[in-house]
Amino acid sequence: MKNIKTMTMEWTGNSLVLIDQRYLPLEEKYVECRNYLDVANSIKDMVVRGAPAIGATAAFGFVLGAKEFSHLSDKNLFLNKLDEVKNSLSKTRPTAVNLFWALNRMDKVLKDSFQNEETNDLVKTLEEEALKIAYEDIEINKQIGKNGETLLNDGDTVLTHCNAGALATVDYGTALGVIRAAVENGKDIQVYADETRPYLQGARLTVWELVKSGIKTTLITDNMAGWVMKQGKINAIIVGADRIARNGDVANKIGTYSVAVLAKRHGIPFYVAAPLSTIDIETKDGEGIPIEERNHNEVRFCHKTRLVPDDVNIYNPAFDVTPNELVTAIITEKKVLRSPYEKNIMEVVTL
Ligand SMILES: CSC[C@H]1O[C@H](OP(=O)(O)O)[C@H](O)[C@@H]1O
Repeated sequence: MKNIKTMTMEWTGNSLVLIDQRYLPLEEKYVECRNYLDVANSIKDMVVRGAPAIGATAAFGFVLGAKEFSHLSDKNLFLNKLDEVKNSLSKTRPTAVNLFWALNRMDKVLKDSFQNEETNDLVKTLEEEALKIAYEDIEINKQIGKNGETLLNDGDTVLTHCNAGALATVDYGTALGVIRAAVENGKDIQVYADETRPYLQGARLTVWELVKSGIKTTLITDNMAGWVMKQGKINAIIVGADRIARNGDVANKIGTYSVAVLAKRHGIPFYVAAPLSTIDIETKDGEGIPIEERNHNEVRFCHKTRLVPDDVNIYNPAFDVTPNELVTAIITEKKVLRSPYEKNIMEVVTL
């Protein structure tokens, strides 16, 4: 399978080049990850972010680890080293289940191939698997787009929160993929993008992506979402997800829950677009989803401007959980899921 290059990442065969999303939209800078620790740091520091993008990135990080230790003649030592690699990568961020899904998939390929392949061949097999994960993600996102665009009407205005676009995936996006697919299908769609404090994925990434795609976009601050809904400006809401529990509770960027409550209040459909790899059937409901808390300075400063002194207390949960009763539908690559979610989720994951 040939090396991959998209807006989000490029696999060169010996390194993973990531667009450094911390500097967008003002600067397009890149980080070249030459080993698995570079990859782990890039995920942890949000050089790359977004559940599917994190998963694919971790898969390539696993390959870089395999390359780094492929000189070991003792295959069991090689296996132990790759356990360490998997462990390091899995500690980077706790909420997006795609990270663990991708690492478990790479680990399974390693264990399934271990007895029959020499180390160098194992590295090639793992590289092929990481490339499969990346190429599959793009096709999955396009299928999510096709399934979801049927929910949007010509002339609709859609509100989105955070960034669930090409930059949050290998390419095309999930929530923004639905919007792209509707536009590609000839529908006139415009978008209201929440800025999404504190990391500003909406203002910095979603607006940048949609403007580049020629999609009419209006940036609003998070506290304006309710008012634009009250004014009747919004026909639908579409967001991504980091982890969906077996009962359909959805963990997504902080502020998503508030948007879902407001959507309910105003009778606006609230859609979640996500691949099946974001569904975690091992987690019964939203109570079981680990919520990442990030560095307080992400709140203390707003793009280098200090908002409060160091002695002011700060709370910085990076995600929240939207209960399934506020979710109109979950758009996956297999089908659009509606309540009762547990029954429909268990059916679709076993298809
Ligand atoms: C397509 S998943 C995107 C999902 O990931 C974002 O979180 P983060 O930027 O912290 O990785 C956000 O929750 C998006 O909805």
